[in-house]
Amino acid sequence: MSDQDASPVPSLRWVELPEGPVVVLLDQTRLPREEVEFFCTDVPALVDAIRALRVRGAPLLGVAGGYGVALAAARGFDVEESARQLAAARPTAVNLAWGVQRVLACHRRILDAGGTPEAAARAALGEARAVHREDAEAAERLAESGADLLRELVPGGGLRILTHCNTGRLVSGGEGTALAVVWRLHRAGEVRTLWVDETRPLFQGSRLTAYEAAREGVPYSVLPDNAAGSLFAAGEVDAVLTGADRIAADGSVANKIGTYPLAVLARYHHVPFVVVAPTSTVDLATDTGSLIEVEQRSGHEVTEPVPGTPVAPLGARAYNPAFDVTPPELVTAIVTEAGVVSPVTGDDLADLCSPPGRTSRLGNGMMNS
Ligand SMILES: CSC[C@H]1O[C@H](OP(=O)(O)O)[C@H](O)[C@@H]1O
Repeated sequence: MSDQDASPVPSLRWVELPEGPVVVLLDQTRLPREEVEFFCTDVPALVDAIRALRVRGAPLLGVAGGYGVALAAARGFDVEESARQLAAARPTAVNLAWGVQRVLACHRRILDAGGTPEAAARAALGEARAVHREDAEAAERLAESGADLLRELVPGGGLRILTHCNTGRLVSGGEGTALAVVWRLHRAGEVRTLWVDETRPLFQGSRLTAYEAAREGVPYSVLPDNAAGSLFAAGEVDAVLTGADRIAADGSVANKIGTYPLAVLARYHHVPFVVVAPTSTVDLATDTGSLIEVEQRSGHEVTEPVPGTPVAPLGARAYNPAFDVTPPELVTAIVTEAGVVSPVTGDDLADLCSPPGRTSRLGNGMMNS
């Protein structure tokens, strides 16, 4: 890692170069060893980067998808076909298709109204920037609501929080989702330890969350995923905080593989299991968790997680779903920028899609949106 005191490299930015605009990504596959940016001058490069997890994490995928459409428009590529390819690059995180569709709809509106391709491209870029900005704003509200919720669920400070995968600045236009809550609590002196699941097979916990925690000065320890049970048994976990890739209408939560066992452990040990995600991750069109498409990835990620260093015999087959689905009855609360709901008590996520200003239905109405 380079200088930890320097400002973090933005996870994604739009840059106007003399030869045309580019989408610039902080290449997450190179972290934590080096902070290297990856330049996408066309949509196929961005699609490949999304598939390879150079850019990843549900909210940032929405932002990337939006800028991808803007890139296609600005560079004169086939916008409709580019949008189709971008939306299909990864299937589980609903934000990707959401961001693509939002910017595509804006582009179509201008053309349908008789606007020039140049005007449509400008509008698409404006909409992509709005997606980016709104994600940063949502992250602020997630941090605030999530921190308040944790204080209510686990009073007394000195929190020992277990998290899985990576949900910080790297996945957000702002400070993140679940980790944004941790950063907020840490600045208030309320975090004793952040337990960081290494998150196999690609180590997004030990590579990325630990990298971010070090930057933030949060006391953290990395643990093998299969050590979580003994940590709970030792009474060392006060709360589990994770992000989400898609939340079905019934409150089922698709998140990085290994999340569901944590929710089971949390229930057994009477520890709150809290999911933090923007409303762009809520998919009311998917009724239940069983309908969520779970991305299956190459077995090589399991048998050779570090290229060149096999950890299984040559030719070994592998089971490698990228996500699992936690049923609503195990989810203590879902924190969004629009409010907090408690699936475990049967709260209705559709309430979050009503106009702003509502009061959440968690507990005794203790969380206001
Ligand atoms: C706040 S979303 C982060 C989310 O992204 C992960 O998936 P992936 O790394 O495969 O894009 C994971 O499920 C995290 O919770």
